[in-house]
Amino acid sequence: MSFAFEVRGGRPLRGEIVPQGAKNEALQVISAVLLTPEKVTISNIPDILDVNLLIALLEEMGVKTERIDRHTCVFQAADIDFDYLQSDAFRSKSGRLRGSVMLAGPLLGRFGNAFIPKPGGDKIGRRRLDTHLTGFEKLGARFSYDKNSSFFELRAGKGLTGTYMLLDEPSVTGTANLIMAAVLAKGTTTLYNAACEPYVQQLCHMLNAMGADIRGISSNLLTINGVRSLGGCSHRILPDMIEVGSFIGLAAMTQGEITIKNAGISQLGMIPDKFRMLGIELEYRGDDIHIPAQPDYEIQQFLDGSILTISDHPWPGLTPDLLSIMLVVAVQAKGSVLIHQKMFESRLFFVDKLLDMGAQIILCDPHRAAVIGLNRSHPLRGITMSSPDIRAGVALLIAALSAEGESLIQNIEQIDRGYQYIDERLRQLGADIRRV
Ligand SMILES: CC(=O)N[C@H]1[C@@H](OP(=O)(O)OP(=O)(O)OC[C@H]2O[C@@H](n3ccc(=O)[nH]c3=O)[C@H](O)[C@@H]2O)O[C@H](CO)[C@@H](O)[C@@H]1O
Ligand SMILES: C=C(OP(=O)(O)O)C(=O)O
Repeated sequence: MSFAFEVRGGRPLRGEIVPQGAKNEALQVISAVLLTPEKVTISNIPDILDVNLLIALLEEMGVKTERIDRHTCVFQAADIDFDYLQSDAFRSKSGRLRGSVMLAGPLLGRFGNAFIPKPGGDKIGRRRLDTHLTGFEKLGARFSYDKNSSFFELRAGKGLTGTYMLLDEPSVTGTANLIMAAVLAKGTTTLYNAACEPYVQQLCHMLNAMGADIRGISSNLLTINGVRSLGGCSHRILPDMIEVGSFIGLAAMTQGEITIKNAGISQLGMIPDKFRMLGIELEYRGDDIHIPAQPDYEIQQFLDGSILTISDHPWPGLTPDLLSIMLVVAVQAKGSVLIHQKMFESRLFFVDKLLDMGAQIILCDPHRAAVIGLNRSHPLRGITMSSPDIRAGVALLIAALSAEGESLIQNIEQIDRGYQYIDERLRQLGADIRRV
């Protein structure tokens, strides 16, 4: 098992790269296989730690899986072992990823009973489950929490019944969980203030292909008419928009020239425009994005001449998962930008490492960092650092690849959670990176 990346930076990266299937969509649609005893085939599954852990959890709870190839799998959830769902093994494995929380909605919807151990995922601030649990309650479930085992148990009693729900926030995994619980409920569920990321849209399309009746897909008002049962289907996962954004940042920061193949441009929302506001040129070639070599790039200002702010917002706003990448790209730009991470409280602390590398950043508070671009006046210096979370990890990796000298990035399990064979793929672009 490897724990660190050794990187010698300063080489412009060049060539073509294909984004993996989307991690956050994979976690939703793979959980949804629990809704039917029939076979569900899912393709373009990313071969990453979080997704492989979720598949292992399903197998251990009794779901039959057949790998057709590295990225395609047939799932069949004919029988579920409910004893396993209360075991230490389930608790400890679930605790390694955030996505495991989405096993609850389909189990509750189909079997009337579910268990949620404290989920894992990035340690980037408080990550509450209120939207999930309050929503399940509104559908008629009761929950109890056992402090000793840290398990929530959910019971549907006489089954779930559709209702109107105004979610307290458009939680991505919360919306997915409630949709999966509601598709088999009696009557109609209306979800207002629902999340509508492409991940959620894809889940809804897959469920409709299985026989569900979900309307309003891609909006924040979903109407779900419950059906008696769902059948099998085939589903293909979209390209990972966070990988696409990461590769745009990688090209700009290393002054490279990269073509991102089959980027799924129509599903990227405002991501490309936000990179353009940082001064990065992007060319669309069919569904590919070409980032030409740029010796420098200049951050735009707002129309009134004031300093640009880039902040996150629920979809169709900018995803919070790309702010760390945008922050690192701004380090070598001409001009200044305020990065405002509204959703998470502890996601910007990694800027300390960028400061050690020679960046000019002021961390105003846990949510806001002002980046004063170096405009290539000097390169960053390679250092030893640890990856605090998945996106900060990749942001630091991009910084290291652009830096002068050698960097050691520790705790790369964080990066492996969400980026498939990243060292191998970066080497194909000319990077000097080794797992040690
Ligand atoms: C497995 C998975 O899919 N993970 C994604 C999912 O996590 P996850 O579904 O856990 O995130 P949520 O959408 O529930 O919310 C994330 C955080 O943002 C806060 N919040 C949310 C909505 C809002 O309008 N205002 C607000 O402040 C929440 O209180 C919470 O602290 O969505 C996040 C937000 O896009 C992404 O970063 C994660 O990559
Ligand atoms: C925060 C993320 O992941 P998770 O929700 O799985 O921790 C992410 O993908 O950026």
